[in-house]
Amino acid sequence: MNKDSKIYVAGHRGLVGSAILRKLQEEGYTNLVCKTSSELDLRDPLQVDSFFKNENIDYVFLAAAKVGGIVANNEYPADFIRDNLLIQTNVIDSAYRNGVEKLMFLGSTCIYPKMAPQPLKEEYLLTGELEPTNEAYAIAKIAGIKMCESYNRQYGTKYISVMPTNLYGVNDNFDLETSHVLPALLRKFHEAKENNKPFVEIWGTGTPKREFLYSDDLADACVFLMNNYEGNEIVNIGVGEDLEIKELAYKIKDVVGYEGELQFDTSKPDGTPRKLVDVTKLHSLGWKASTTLDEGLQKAYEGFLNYLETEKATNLVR
Ligand SMILES: NC(=O)C1=CN([C@@H]2O[C@H](COP(=O)(O)OP(=O)(O)OC[C@H]3O[C@@H](n4cnc5c(N)ncnc54)[C@H](OP(=O)(O)O)[C@@H]3O)[C@@H](O)[C@H]2O)C=CC1
Ligand SMILES: C[C@H]1O[C@H](OP(=O)(O)OP(=O)(O)OC[C@H]2O[C@@H](n3cnc4c(=O)[nH]c(N)nc43)[C@H](O)[C@@H]2O)[C@@H](O)[C@@H](O)C1=O
Repeated sequence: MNKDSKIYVAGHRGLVGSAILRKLQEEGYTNLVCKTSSELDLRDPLQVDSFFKNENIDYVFLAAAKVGGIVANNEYPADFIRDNLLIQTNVIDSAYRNGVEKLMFLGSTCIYPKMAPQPLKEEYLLTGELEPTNEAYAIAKIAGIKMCESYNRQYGTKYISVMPTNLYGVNDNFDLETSHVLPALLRKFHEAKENNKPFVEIWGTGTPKREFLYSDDLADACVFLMNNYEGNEIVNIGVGEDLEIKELAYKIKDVVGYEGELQFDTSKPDGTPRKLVDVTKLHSLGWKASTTLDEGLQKAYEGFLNYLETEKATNLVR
């Protein structure tokens, strides 16, 4: 990318898109295009096509998607498969038909089989059955990967697909019904402390293992790969270390300064037992994460406190 290339960050108000936007601005990219979902509904092919026709975009970071935690995915599979297939199909196809030079598709590690060997190597894609709680979302993501690969083969495009591990950071979704575990626990422990609640409810058994990458590190990796990677194969983005949900909960309890107990609600799903990514390929391309989980948790908690202030000031609920 040149500093004046026209770059469209799809999903720029979300966790990932906002981090990519900050990174691009920090690095001096000046020609950035952003649209909210109410200005441009990416599920609508006509709106998407006229946007690409009018804008002459050079590069696309496709970070707009229907995203949610384990329970939201499990309860609304139709919304997850429909919205994601529509958004990515419209954007990828319009990008091709309107001469976009390069596009990055954001997938997720839920594309790997539930019981795949650990750590998850890129080559494990399509080698076994998916985790049922997010199968619909994962199938849409796999379709996105295959669409990029197919356009590259047939039309000679340069579309790359990256598979981030579980993410967290500023601008996360803190809605307890739809969020991922880390922002949910920041909110639950904070509210329990404020209200002197004797315990905090943790979904599932607490034994599944997850890996967490700070969103600014992810954005740094995305900009790096956009500039330095051209292969047709997917690339994992992660830190290469994981921990049990129970251990994560104790860390967050400490960060927040909550003194009560943990209670496990085993009526809620555990999901995949483990999702540790193999980052050998990413490291060999020359990129490594730099924020430790302890540092990231402090920053994410500050981000949550700022979010609460904004929520209070504007009465805005994400
Ligand atoms: N969060 C995570 O842990 C992980 C995320 N990812 C991937 O990263 C990408 C971004 O996720 P994340 O930032 O967490 O998600 P968020 O929910 O934080 O943000 C999603 C963004 O997508 C936009 N969007 C949703 N629907 C539409 C639509 N119909 N038209 C236009 N824009 C739309 C929203 O725009 P607006 O705000 O304007 O409504 C929003 O800003 C996704 O592809 C996700 O699969 C991958 C691995 C883990
Ligand atoms: C990124 C990834 O995110 C999703 O997969 P997931 O990793 O299973 O998502 P999660 O963050 O919601 O949960 C992780 C673990 O944590 C436990 N857990 C405890 N207490 C809370 C809690 O309060 N909220 C949530 N959400 N989970 C909790 C929860 O029971 C589970 O064992 C995919 O659907 C898909 O979207 C995807 O790609």
